[in-house]
Amino acid sequence: MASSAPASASGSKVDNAEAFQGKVKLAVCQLSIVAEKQQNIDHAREVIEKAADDGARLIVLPEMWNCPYSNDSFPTYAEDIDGGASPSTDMLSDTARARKVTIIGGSIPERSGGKLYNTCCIYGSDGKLLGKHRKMHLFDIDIPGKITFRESDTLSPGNTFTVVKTDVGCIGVGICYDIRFPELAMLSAAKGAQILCYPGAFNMTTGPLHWELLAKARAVDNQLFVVTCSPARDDGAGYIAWGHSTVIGPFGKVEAALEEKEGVLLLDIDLSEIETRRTNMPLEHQRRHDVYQLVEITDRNRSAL
Ligand SMILES: NC(=O)CCC(=O)C(=O)O
Repeated sequence: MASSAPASASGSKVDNAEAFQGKVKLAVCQLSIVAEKQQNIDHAREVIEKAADDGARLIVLPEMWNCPYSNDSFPTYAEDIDGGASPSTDMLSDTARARKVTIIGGSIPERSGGKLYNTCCIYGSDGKLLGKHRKMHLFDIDIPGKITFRESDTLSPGNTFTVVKTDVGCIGVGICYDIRFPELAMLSAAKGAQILCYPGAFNMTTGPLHWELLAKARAVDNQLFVVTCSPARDDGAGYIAWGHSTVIGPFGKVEAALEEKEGVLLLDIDLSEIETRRTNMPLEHQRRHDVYQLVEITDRNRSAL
């Protein structure tokens, strides 16, 4: 954040003047993950197809859905998405096109330019890649006796915001630990996001206290929908995910939530509620831009810092 450069969030706003405003049937897929990659891909395809058959138009997958969540796995399961060597994202694209659904493709380990990223691909209902979010804030924590994890041992961070216009609304993406940083959510909202999707895999220490709290906070701060999507819990895994995939509305209401087991949340969300809440409580117009500002640092304004 800096206060001297212009507020470039609005400068790079997604043109969402005609963004979809009605009801969207959403499927949040809390998948069980196994060690066999192809089995994860086949299973995800089946779950997506079933959700589409049940009427879902927007389908969300969890963080690292093609591999166990571990620094040992990331390099071996990584795929070259841009290089066209990615069976996991090929499946997402093919299924999005075949079933005419928008897919927020959770995340997989991505190999690119000699580095690894934790990457979410977003596919439109024609199967085209609409955007790619590389986790911006890596999960490096040390809570002695509870949990220590350092994603930065294997992964590199992304540096760009991801807000894409789809035929079911304007969608911003963050991955798991990204949800702890309100700046990402606020800048995504400023760019026009109506739904913030966070594929994530919180743990058994922070999950019970923070997972729903953070999702509610990002929703209420920004008066939009927040979707979190976790892998199902596997008590035998090296890293035990909290589960509890959740959808929060723009007034902080829990629209739907799972517990720890595999399952799919299938629900309608009404994007017109965003406008209602923002009219009732016009936070955006009440911000004190004369006293503070939130600024995206880009190659263009970096030199002004
Ligand atoms: N995969 C992650 O980023 C985990 C984040 C997490 O558990 C947290 O507490 O934050």
